[in-house]
Amino acid sequence: MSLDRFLYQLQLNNPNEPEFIQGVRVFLSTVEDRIRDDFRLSNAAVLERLTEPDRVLQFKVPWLNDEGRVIVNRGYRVQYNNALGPYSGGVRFHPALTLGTVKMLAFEQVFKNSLSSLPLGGAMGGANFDPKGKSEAEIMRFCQSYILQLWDAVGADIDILGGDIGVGSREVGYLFGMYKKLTHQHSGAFTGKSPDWGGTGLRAESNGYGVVYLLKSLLKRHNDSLGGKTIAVSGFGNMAHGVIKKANAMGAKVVTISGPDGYVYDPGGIDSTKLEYLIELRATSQDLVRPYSIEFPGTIYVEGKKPWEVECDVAIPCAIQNEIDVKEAGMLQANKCRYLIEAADQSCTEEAIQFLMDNSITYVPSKAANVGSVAISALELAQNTMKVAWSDSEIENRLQDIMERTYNLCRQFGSQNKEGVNYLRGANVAAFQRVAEAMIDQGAV
Ligand SMILES: NC(=O)c1ccc[n+]([C@@H]2O[C@H](COP(=O)([O-])OP(=O)(O)OC[C@H]3O[C@@H](n4cnc5c(N)ncnc54)[C@H](O)[C@@H]3O)[C@@H](O)[C@H]2O)c1
Repeated sequence: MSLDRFLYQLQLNNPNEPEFIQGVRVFLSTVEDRIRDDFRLSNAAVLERLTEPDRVLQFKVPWLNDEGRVIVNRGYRVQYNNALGPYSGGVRFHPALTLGTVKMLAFEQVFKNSLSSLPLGGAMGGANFDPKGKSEAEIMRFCQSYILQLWDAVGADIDILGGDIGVGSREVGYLFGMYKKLTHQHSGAFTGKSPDWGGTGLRAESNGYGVVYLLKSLLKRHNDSLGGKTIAVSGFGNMAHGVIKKANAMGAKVVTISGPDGYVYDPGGIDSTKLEYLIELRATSQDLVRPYSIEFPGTIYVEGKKPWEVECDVAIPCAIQNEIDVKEAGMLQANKCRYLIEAADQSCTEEAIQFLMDNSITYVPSKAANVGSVAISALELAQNTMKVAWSDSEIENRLQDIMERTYNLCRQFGSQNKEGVNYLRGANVAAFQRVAEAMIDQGAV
């Protein structure tokens, strides 16, 4: 069957899931030539099995608000593929979350985990719950209700849950607390925990560190470095925080952050004092970036826009899927951007990716850039199993090694003779091969 026909059929089988179809289409277009004439793959129906999750859980999440009213949200967990190891992936609380987005994120997670060379399968979960403006007690009751519906389907050897948008160490604590009460086990079923009871010292910012380490490896191959680079970042959450902190440490200057309300341009750069303020801003749970520009005179707040219209050498989207379309990719090009590293999953639309590649802007997909978050989760799990605690520097050294290895894999599989390196193709082919071989080895299951 041709790829177009396969995708047409996939769309019919999964109506109203455009993000999922987009993720599969981008992925398959880069591995198509590997698959086309491979009898082993077609005989084992690898493609058909890879585009159908192992299991989709959808459930109601009723919880009591502070006024005593019951509110009902919709929860999900998509256990996508466990050929390489137990399912593993984040939990997202966001009002616009749909099953199609969760499936896309779980599909991406399978290959991200594969690319890390670690023994982990892929999953993703979450709920259409909006943490914005909720009290501490409401957040706790919501987390407890979410895990009450899911606890018997997850576990350290089954499915490991971590953070994502709207889910940081506070939420992981509440989810884990109820899980522990129900199972009587203090096990590594969750990552992103507080370092005081099983988490790593680097906590959430390490995801962003991994992104910057990969950028460092990339620049080194271009005989370049982060020193003196101007970086545009979106979001102001955990991922953005880690990216800004590590980019600053390596001599770069980050000049933007953003939220759903707009973006802030800070020509002087977001230094360590301002970075501390970002933590305060997040703690307000208002999800607004504007107060930053009031706190720091000389910065500019631009309402309702994204930060891709400022001059920069590197763009690192750290917020949400599809935040860069072809028009915004064009603005980045006009503003001299040379590298785009996706920290948020599926940050770019298909057209934007093509535009970047056609215009010699080096594009690195989130699948590769985000391997750091997988690595940190795996290191946390290893610590929990071995009942040890590694120092921050030990963890960071391991993270650096993993990112360098990931970069080399993408380069190896993405090299195209005179045309340079296609990192999208490199990441997808390297990740696909490992998953496909494991699936064939394990038979028709
Ligand atoms: N935390 C992790 O473990 C992890 C791991 C891998 C990938 N990621 C990815 O990184 C990205 C950011 O995650 P995070 O952990 O920083 O989450 P977070 O909740 O800490 O921050 C999310 C950020 O996105 C912004 N945002 C949300 N909706 C938006 C919208 N509609 N428009 C503009 N901005 C919006 C918020 O303002 C916030 O700054 C996500 O795409 C996530 O999938 C996170």
